[in-house]
Amino acid sequence: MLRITLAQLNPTVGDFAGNLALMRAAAETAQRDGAQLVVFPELSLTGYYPGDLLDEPAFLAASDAALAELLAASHTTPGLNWVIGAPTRRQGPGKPLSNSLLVIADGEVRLQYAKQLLPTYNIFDERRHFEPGPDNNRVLRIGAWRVGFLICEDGWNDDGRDYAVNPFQRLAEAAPDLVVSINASPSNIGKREQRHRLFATASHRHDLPLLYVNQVGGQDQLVFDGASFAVTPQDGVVFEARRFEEDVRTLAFDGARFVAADGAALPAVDPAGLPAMAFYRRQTVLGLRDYARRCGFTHAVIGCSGGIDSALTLALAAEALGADNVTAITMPSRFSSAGSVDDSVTLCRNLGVRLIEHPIRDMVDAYATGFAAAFGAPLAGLPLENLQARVRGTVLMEYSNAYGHLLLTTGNKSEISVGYCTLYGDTNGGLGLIGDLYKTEVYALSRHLNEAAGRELIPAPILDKEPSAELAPGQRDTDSLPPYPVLDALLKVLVEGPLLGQDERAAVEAEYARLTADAGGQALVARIRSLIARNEYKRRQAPPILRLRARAFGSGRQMPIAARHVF
Ligand SMILES: Nc1ncnc2c1ncn2[C@@H]1O[C@H](COP(=O)(O)OP(=O)(O)OC[C@H]2O[C@@H]([n+]3cccc(C(=O)O)c3)[C@H](O)[C@@H]2O)[C@@H](O)[C@H]1O
Ligand SMILES: Nc1ncnc2c1ncn2[C@@H]1O[C@H](COP(=O)(O)OP(=O)(O)OP(=O)(O)O)[C@@H](O)[C@H]1O
Ligand SMILES: NC(=O)CC[C@H](N)C(=O)O
Repeated sequence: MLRITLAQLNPTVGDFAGNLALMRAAAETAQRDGAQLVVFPELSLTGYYPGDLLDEPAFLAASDAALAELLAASHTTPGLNWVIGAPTRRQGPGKPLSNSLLVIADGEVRLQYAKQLLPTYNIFDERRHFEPGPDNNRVLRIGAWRVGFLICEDGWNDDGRDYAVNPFQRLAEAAPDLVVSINASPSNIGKREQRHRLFATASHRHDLPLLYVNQVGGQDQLVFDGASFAVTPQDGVVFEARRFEEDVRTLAFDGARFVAADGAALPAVDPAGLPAMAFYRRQTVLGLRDYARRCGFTHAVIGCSGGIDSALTLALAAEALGADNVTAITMPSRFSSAGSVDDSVTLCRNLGVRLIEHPIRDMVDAYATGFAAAFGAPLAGLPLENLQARVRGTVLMEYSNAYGHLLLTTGNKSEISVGYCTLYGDTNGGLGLIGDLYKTEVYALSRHLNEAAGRELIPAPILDKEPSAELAPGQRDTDSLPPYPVLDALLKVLVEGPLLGQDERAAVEAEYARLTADAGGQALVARIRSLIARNEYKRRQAPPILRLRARAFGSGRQMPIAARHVF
């Protein structure tokens, strides 16, 4: 039997001491469990992804020092092979670094392998820092077993199509007994199932069992879901580690089957995973928790309008940080409905969150008076509407400055797409929780939270009221935008296109075709396309949002601002 410990850890980028401590603790568990192998995620020493820190000499020196410390630490676990990920230096033309996998035991590097396929698309930019590795030997004998190694993207060219470089195929030709893949695979809706499909098929095609170890945790926009797994050629995915949590688990492999460390059969893996709304909730909660923890925040503040976006943001923040650590501020203006305060009171009572009232009417009036006095014209229309949003944004930032709370912005993907938000107003904030959820999904997730709680967290009047910015008398979102079910169906195709998830693609494309069948629909699409394009400048200045879907705004969609568009 080959005993292998999967160390699904949550490293922090650049925290070498912290990451080493996590790795040492997992290695001790491996040793206690009698494992010959402990497997850590890709770039586990540095955390994924260090970005341009990889260009900084001090960072690389610290990484080298951590690697030396790790080599020394491996003496404390005699006979244990540590499979780690780290940047390593290289000579010759091209980038000076490789994204490497090292197998370390008893103070020695037993194998060093450089990642061949460097993802440089969507949110990935590895070619910016690393040079692809050669197609070299990456099989190591461990006891009676020949183990072959891959690094994350290396496995993704084995989808049955022809590629110039297919490291999985090449590894299969070396006929190891087992493939071990180290990964930093960010999560989005459908990603876990995509990994399962890809690796179960490849395992079957090459008749090779495989162990896939992923990182877990939030890193800026990205959330890694863990969900490390084992696959066999006959049975597909036979084991899955915890999702959205660290998990250090030892499995035993007998050449064909995986069993638990104590020899017991492994529990069955649910192919369906989490329903969409449960997924969004888990991913967002982990993303905020880690973002806050890593940036040194314990508290968050949110402007509470009595609308659905701020309500959902508050509910998710209360879950992630604890209700006592979240403050809501209601800021009624001349145009606010009575419900905006009353519904906010009910919401915050349901959530156990503190609500503070800070009216803005006098401040808005003072600005309007100053404007008229200085510029000789009354402040009216859109500038007055935006002023209210900006006064609110300023009050929220004052509170954040004074009390050290992280300001969470509340924009959703529908309005961020078309620029239905005020720059330096409601776009203020450090992080957006729901910026990758369409408005229709904002409602669905809110209902899901109520159902999951078994009581009303988000009050029915907030779920039922018509969306309104309440910046002008009787204003409704539908004055400026098509109804959200229509807008969202169009946006899913226009923003996400080929990256739309397999599960929803057919339905969304059918709806898109129906909506654009006549001249009116085509004119609407042209208008929406133009709004998306023209509002790139707002998105470029907006706070980062947690990525939930395959194509999220941010580094996953890099568009020029000053461009002419051909539609
Ligand atoms: N290409 C470019 N590069 C850099 N800056 C550019 C720019 N084009 C315009 N700008 C600047 O942007 C300004 C216009 O942007 P901005 O000031 O935001 O204002 P604007 O986009 O004109 O108006 C905000 C819109 O969002 C709606 N809104 C506001 C607040 C909340 C909600 C809601 O329900 O969530 C909706 C509101 O009803 C209105 O339709 C221009 O005055 C100019 O300074
Ligand atoms: N009266 C208010 N008091 C406090 N904050 C407000 C108020 N009105 C707006 N905000 C803040 O500005 C954000 C944008 O709100 P707005 O009502 O304009 O549109 P929205 O996108 O429909 O959001 P929501 O569904 O939360 O109302 C809100 O989510 C909230 O954070
Ligand atoms: N770190 C990587 O190589 C990640 C790329 C890979 N296709 C994934 O998202 O899982």
